[in-house]
Amino acid sequence: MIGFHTADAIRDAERATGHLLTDGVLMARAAHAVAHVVAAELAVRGGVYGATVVLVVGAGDNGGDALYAARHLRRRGVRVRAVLTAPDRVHAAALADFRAAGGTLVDTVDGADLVVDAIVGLGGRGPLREPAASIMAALGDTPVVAVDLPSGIDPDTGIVHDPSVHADATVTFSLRRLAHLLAASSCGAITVADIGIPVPTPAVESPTDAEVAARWPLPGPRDDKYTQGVVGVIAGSTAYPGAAILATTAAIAATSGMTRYVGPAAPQVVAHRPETVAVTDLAAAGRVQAWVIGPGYGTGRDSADLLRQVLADDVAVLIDADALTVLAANDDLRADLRARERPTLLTPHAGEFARLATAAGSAAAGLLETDRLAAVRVLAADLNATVLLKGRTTLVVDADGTAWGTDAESSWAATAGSGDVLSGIAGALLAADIEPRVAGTMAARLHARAAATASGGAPIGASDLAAAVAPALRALLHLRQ
Ligand SMILES: NC(=O)C1=CN([C@@H]2O[C@H](COP(=O)(O)OP(=O)(O)OC[C@H]3O[C@@H](n4cnc5c(N)ncnc54)[C@H](O)[C@@H]3O)[C@@H](O)[C@H]2O)[C@@H](O)CC1
Ligand SMILES: [K+]
Repeated sequence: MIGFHTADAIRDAERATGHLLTDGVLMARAAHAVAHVVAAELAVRGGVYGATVVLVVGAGDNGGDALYAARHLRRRGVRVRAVLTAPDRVHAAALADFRAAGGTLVDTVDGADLVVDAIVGLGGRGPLREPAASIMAALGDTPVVAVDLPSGIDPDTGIVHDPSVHADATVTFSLRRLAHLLAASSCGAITVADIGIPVPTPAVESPTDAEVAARWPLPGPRDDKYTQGVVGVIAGSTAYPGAAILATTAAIAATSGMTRYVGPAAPQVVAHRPETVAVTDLAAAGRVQAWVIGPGYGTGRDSADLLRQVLADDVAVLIDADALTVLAANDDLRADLRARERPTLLTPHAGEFARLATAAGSAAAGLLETDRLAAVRVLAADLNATVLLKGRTTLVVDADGTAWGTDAESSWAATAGSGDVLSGIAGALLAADIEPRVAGTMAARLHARAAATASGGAPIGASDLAAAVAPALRALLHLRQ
C-alpha cells in the first residue's frame, strides 16, 4: 500500500528524528535528493553538463532544500542561479552555502533550461503570492521540478489554487503528502526520496497495481458460476438501454461469476451479451450476492420502489446515478440506507454528491469545494455507507473514516457512460464478497487502466472503455506473483 500523510503527521514524524532535524541532516539529505532529480530531468532533456537551472526560492525550509542542492549540481557542471521571492526571510545558512558553491542571484527565470520550484512546501497556504506569481508566470514551457510539492497547492486538501505551479516532476521526502494523491495531475512524476523519517499511520492509502492484481477474484478448481458471486444489474430503460448494456458488459468482463439483469432493456442487453440472465421484473430475478442499481434507470416512482426493495435485500448494494438522485429525493430511503447492516457502496460524481449531501442536511455539501477528502468522510459517516467520489482522483471512504484513493493518471475516462462501466466492475467485485472500499478502489484502478488501454492517446466512448475492461484486466493480472 502507498500511504499519503497530513502535513501535521509529517511534521511530527520529522520532529521524532530529533537531532537529524535540528542539526540540518534531514535538509542535507533532502538537498541531495533535489539535485539528483533535477539532474535526472536534465539528462532526459538535453544533458546535465552546461545546463542552466534557476531556483525560485521562498521564505522557508523548502527554499533551503533547493539552495543546498546547488553545490551538488555545480559539481555536475550545472550553472545554478536563484531568484529570491522573500530575500529578507530566506534560509540564511543555505543562501551562504549557495553563494560559496558559486551560485548567482538573478531577478527572473529567463535563460533557464529547468526551473526549480522551491517557493513553498509544507508551510504553503493559498495561491502563489507576489512576486512569486509574476516570476512563475514568465516560465513559458520551461520544465519545472517542484521541491516537496508544487507551490500554490494545499498540502492537505490538494486544492489547486490560482495561480499555482504545475510541475513536470516533484521530489518529496520519505512520506507522500495528501496533495500528491489529491492533486496528482499537478505534480508530474513523483520521486519519494528516503531521508530517514519514520513512517506514521497514513491518512489515505492507495493499493499498487500489483496489490490490486493479487486480490482480483479468479475462478478456482472447485468454483462454479454461483460460487464466484452473482451480480444483479438494475439499470437502463426502454428509451435509454445504453447504461444497462455498459454496466452488464463491464460486470461480465470483471469476474467469472454470473451476471443478471433486471429492467426494461432486457432484450437489448441479451442481444449484446447473450450470457446475461435477463428479466424485466425484480420478482423474477432470482438470487444475487450484490445489486448494482441506478445507471440510466430513471427517477420516477417505480425507481423509488425498486430501490426500497433492493435496500431491504440482505446482500451488498451499489447505488449509482439515478438511484442516487432518488435517494436524495426520499428521506425514508435514506433512513433505510442508514439502517442497513450489509455492505453498501454509493458511487456519486461531484454533482450527485452535492445533491445527496444537501438533501441529507450533511455538512459534506459545504466541504466539497474546499476539502474533498473531508467531504467524503463526513457523508460516509452521515449515511452509514461507503462513499466513492469519482474524479481524476477517486476517493473511497467507509463510514468509520477509513479512506482509500487512486489517481487515474489520465482523463480519458471522462466521457458519457463511463460511470456505468465503473459500477458494473465494482458490483461484480462486491458479489465476489470483496468489501466496498476495496471493491470500489480496485474497480477504479481497473477502470483507469481500461481507459488508457482503449485510448492509446485518442478520445474514446464508454463502449470502447467497456470493451477494454477484459484486455486491461489481462494485462493487470500479469503483475500477479
Ligand atoms: N522539517 C524538516 O525536517 C524538513 C523540511 N524540509 C522542507 O521544509 C519544508 C517546510 O518548510 P517550512 O515549514 O519552512 O515551510 P515552507 O518552506 O513551505 O514555507 C513557509 C513560508 O512560506 C510563506 N508562505 C506560505 N504560503 C505562501 C504563499 N502562498 N506564497 C508565498 N509565500 C508563502 C510563509 O509565510 C512561510 O514563511 C518542506 O516542505 C520541505 O521542503 C526538508 O528540508 C526536509 C526536512
Ligand atoms: K515547492
